Amino acid sequence: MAKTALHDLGADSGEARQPYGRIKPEGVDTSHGAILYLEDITVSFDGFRALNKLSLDISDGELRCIIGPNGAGKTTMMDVITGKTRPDSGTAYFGQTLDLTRMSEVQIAHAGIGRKFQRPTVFEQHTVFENLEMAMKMDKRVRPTLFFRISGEQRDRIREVLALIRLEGHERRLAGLLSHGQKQWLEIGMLLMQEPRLLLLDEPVAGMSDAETERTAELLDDLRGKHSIVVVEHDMAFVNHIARGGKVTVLHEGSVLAQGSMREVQADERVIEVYLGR
Ligand SMILES: Nc1ncnc2c1ncn2[C@@H]1O[C@H](COP(=O)(O)OP(=O)(O)OP(=O)(O)O)[C@@H](O)[C@H]1O
Repeated sequence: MAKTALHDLGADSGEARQPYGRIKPEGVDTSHGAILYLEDITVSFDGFRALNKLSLDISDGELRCIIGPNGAGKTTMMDVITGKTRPDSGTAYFGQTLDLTRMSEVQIAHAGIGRKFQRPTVFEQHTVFENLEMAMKMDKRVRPTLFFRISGEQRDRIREVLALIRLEGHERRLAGLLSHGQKQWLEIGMLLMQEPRLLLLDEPVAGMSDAETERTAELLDDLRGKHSIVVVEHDMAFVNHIARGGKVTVLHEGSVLAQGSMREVQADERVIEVYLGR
């Protein structure tokens, strides 16, 4: 019986708890330091180049912010990484060996790339706990034959993720009754249940209150280094906060216009002209 009742959450399974963020090494070869390589990616829609020879790589464990004006190609880039859109030309690799342009969306998700869309898509008629449980059950790597041992681990993981996404104490609430920000966190939690190596977050703080935005920055800080994370966001204060001196990439007209620390890109004349100075 798939028993992960709420009261079990408080129970100590007695099993040795692994620290959150354990990396599953199998599958993705990051021996050269990068988890994602995009090279010369072009995507055209009716002759219009949404991506124009886009080249970008993300280091394993990096948190990279991607900014750029409307229509710069940010969503199209995410679509290429997740297999939703096939590029006309160019290469896209997950680690050294996994050619994303030859994999289906499902294969890419199973290989360890999780994407959160701008609008939360939680199961509103189910509780917070059930949402996390369902997300875990969709993880094909969990072997049902080891059920009882897995059950203890599952409880631990749900407990860890509930704490991470700031929803401890809300596990019995229907997801539909959560605030917009809480739904966003729950969706991030659902992705985390599958332990993705690379998390893609599309405008995670859009529509959030200031307090929720701040808590989302804290959440990303907690995830920093445990997953590679790509954040597409328009909220510059938020980007400035989470980039923390790390690399920010500015997209414009389908390619990289500038890349560097937030301070560097904000001082870049081309960036000021096309975007920040508007
Ligand atoms: N399916 C499509 N058919 C035609 N044009 C498209 C399609 N998808 C995107 N485009 C165009 O490609 C360009 C890049 O769009 P994209 O959504 O990737 O930009 P974006 O940087 O994510 O913008 P925003 O910040 O507004 O979300 C835009 O001009 C858009 O109109």
